[in-house]
Parts: sequence; structure tokens; C-alpha cells
Amino acid sequence: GLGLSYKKDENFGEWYSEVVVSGEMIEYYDISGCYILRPWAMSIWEILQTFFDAEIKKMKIKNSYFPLFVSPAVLQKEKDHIEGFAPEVAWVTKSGDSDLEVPIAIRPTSETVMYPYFSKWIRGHRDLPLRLNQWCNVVRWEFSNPTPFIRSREFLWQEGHTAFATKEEADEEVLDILELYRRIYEEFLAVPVSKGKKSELEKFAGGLYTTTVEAFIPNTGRGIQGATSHCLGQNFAKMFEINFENEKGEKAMVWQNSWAYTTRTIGVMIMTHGDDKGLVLPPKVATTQVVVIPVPYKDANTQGIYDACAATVKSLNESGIRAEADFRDNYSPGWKYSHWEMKGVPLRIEIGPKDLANNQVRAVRRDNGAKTDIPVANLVEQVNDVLDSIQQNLFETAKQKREACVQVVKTWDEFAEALGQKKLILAPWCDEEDVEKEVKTRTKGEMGAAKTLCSPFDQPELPEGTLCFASGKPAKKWTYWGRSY
Ligand SMILES: O=C(C[C@H]1NCCC[C@H]1O)Cn1cnc2c(c1=O)CCCC2
Ligand SMILES: [Mg+2]
Repeated sequence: GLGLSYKKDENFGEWYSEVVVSGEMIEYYDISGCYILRPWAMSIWEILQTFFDAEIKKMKIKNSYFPLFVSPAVLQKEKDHIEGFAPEVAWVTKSGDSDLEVPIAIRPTSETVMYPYFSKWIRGHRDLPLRLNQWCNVVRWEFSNPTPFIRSREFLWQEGHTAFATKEEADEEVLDILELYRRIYEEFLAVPVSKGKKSELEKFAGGLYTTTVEAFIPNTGRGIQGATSHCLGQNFAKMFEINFENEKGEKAMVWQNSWAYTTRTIGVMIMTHGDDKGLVLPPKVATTQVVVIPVPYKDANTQGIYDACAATVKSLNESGIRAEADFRDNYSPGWKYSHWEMKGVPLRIEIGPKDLANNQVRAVRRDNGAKTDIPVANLVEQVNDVLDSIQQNLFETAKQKREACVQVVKTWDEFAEALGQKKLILAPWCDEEDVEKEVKTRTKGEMGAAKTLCSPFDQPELPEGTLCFASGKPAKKWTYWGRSY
């Protein structure tokens, strides 16, 4: 088909909506905010799921499945957890044409579904730690602009819910899971993220503290929450009476965590690496890492070329590389080059008469277009090297682009200017909530207000006497600020 009609650096929003469809990841659906995940997207989700599921199983976390439906009584149990979110809860009110006695909520998250049973199952310290995960969909009836993968009314995620006897164990797991989220972004999706803590205002209201991996989209100058790992403290244990008899025979409340990443990960990857020719998939998550295309020329040994393509796919697959050939005889090689570039396949291999004669293949990289001739004898080794190089190059390029967007500011004027320049702002802050609220008020506008994204664990040096950029009070920490998704 034809190329994209929008350019990434000129019409980012339209470019994104077009590339997810042209790359055959998404099909729009007739209910607003809902999208069809086509196989080209689903296979990326499955690759991430395979990694994460194996890692949490190493941590003795078990998968379970709880009902989609939540009774209203239990949903409203946790006041400050729900009041801010109530408008987003979707309700079932009828079955057939008769009204339900009591409307039933569709899970927007599963704390209130699970924790009455945590209370029932946890009696003594030998029942701890209880560590469950579920892979499921959740529904949140969002109203702000729906965006495929980034913000949808139904999305896929995993949600982990764990309970411990001590805070120390909970604190440790929060960071173990956050490191897995960093690996998902940096090692698989080639997206740089900052690990940090959410402010009191931005954290999950039902919890004690929230840690996060924050990404950044240079084109829009917006931060985006990549995944969150929360320590809930004993808040939900108090609400749902999740107590246990500790080793001294005393009754104690458990310490809990909850953590999630979602299909938003795929959207962040697309926004980060995509270009004006289409998707650019990091090899680690590419459904097809290598596409092999025959380039027959008149009647020059066409069968030989086809056989060479099949043999190439076979030896790549046998070495664990996800390769496939495009033998369709109703499309030209040129059409196929554009098609697979649109779908973001990291490496294309062309085999024509000359390649056949020289017992080599022509490899073309999707990230930088570089072409190399690879002798068939070195095929697997050199293809693996090129794929690793593409993965690394995508990450380094994204890291440099992100770092170029970071602006350190010391004063309000510098902050306001950096915000106007779509920067990711790093500023010294007094860590006072009303100052944060005031910044939101002062930066309100149709682009959305600035907010804290996270206070990075990796804190730059904060010289004695440094003042908060907004309040002029003594600064307590460096914090990332910006507009966000
Ligand atoms: O879902 C969480 C916290 C927690 N839920 C479990 C996984 C980790 C983490 O996301 C926060 N949250 C967000 N959004 C909503 C709710 C909500 O609790 C409840 C009602 C509807 C919308
Ligand atoms: Mg929300």
C-alpha cells in the first residue's frame, strides 16, 4: 500500500493514529475508546508476558484469576481509593431486558475483589507471604482523549497483589518488581525510563507510596507513566481486616503491595521508535525479526532463488531467530520492501541472482537503512550480530533524544520557558503539596497543566541552600516535572 500521509515531526497525533493501523497493530472499533489488538500487536504483548511471567514465577508469585464483576458494597469500601475514580467505573445494570436487583461494577482494578479473600485466607504467619498475580483486562470509562495502547477504556495488564508480615519484605518486593518494569522498557522495548517515587499528590491515594518508571515522548514533550509498583502499607489491611497471628501470638495487620504494567507499553515503544516509513520494532519484541524477500530477475534461476530464501528462513528459525519469507507472487519486491518497513520488521534479507551466484544475501537494517552483504556461511552469526546492534542502536538513540530534552531549572521563569519548549524539566523542589498544586494551577491551559512525574531515585547533588524553583523555600529533592499523558 501507499506510505503514511502524516509525518511524525509535523503531525504527531495523526501520524500515531495512522501508523498503528497501517502497521496492522490496531483496528478501530465502533465503541469509542475501545480498539482491536491484531496479531502484530498481540504477539508483542505475549513476548513481554512470557518474560514477566517467568520472572515472577522465579519469585514464587502465583497466577490466579478473580471475577470480572465487583459488588458495589465492596467497591465502595475503600473511600479515598474510590471517590476520585468513581466516574470511571462501568456498571452492569441489566440482564436481557430486566433490570438487575443491584447493579454490578466491572473491575477497574482488583484490590476490592481480592482483599476480602486475602482476609479469609490469611490467618497465621505461615500463610505469609501471599503473592498473587493475574493477567486480565480492566475497564475504566476514561473521558479524556482515547489513544490506542496509551489510553483506552478497556486494556490488558497484569496486576500483582502481595501480602507480607513485615514492611521490610514489602519494601524490597516493590523495588524488585520495579526493576522488572525497567527491564521490560529498556531491555525489550529499547525505551529509556527513569525510576523514581511519585509525589504524595500523584501517588495511588489508597497506598502508602508509589514507585514508577517514567518515560518521555520528545515529540509532544509529555511524560508518561510506564508502570507502577505501590506499597499499600496497612491501609487495605485495616479496611479489609487482613490480620494474622504473628510468631509472638499477637494479632498484626499485613503489609501489602500492588503493581501493574499494561498494553500502554506497546504504545510508548511505537511513539519512541516509529518513523515516517512506519513502525520500527526492536528485535527483542519483533514478531518477525527477519523477513526474507526473493528478488527474481526475468528467468534467471527463479527456483534457485526461492530455494535459497526457504533455506535462509530454515537456518535462521533453527537458530531461534523469528524469520519468515514473503513468497507472494502478486506483489513486487519493491512493494514488499515498503510493506515490511511499514510493519517495522528490524531486518530485511533480499536474495537476487547476484546474491545467489555469490552465495550471499543482502541484509538491510530498518533502523538506519544500512545494507550489508552476508556470506551464507556466516548467516546466523552475522544476523544475530546485526539484530543485537539494531536493539542497542534503538535504545541509545532514544536515550540521547530523551537526554537532549532534559532541562535543569532553578527559577520559575526558567521552568515556564522550558515547559513552553516541550522539555522534561528537572527542578529542585521543597516537596510541599500545596506548592505542587499551585504549579498545576499556574500552568493550566489547553495543553494541560504541568505536574510532578517522579522524584528520581538517582538524585543529582543538591547543594546546601538550593531553593525550590516555585516557592523559594529550601529545596528537599530534585524532581522531574512536565506535562503528561
Ligand atoms: O489501580 C490502581 C492501583 C493499583 N491497582 C492494582 C495494580 C497496581 C495499581 O494500578 C489505582 N486506580 C486507578 N484507576 C482507578 C482505580 C484505581 O484504584 C479504581 C476505580 C477506577 C479507576
Ligand atoms: Mg486513570
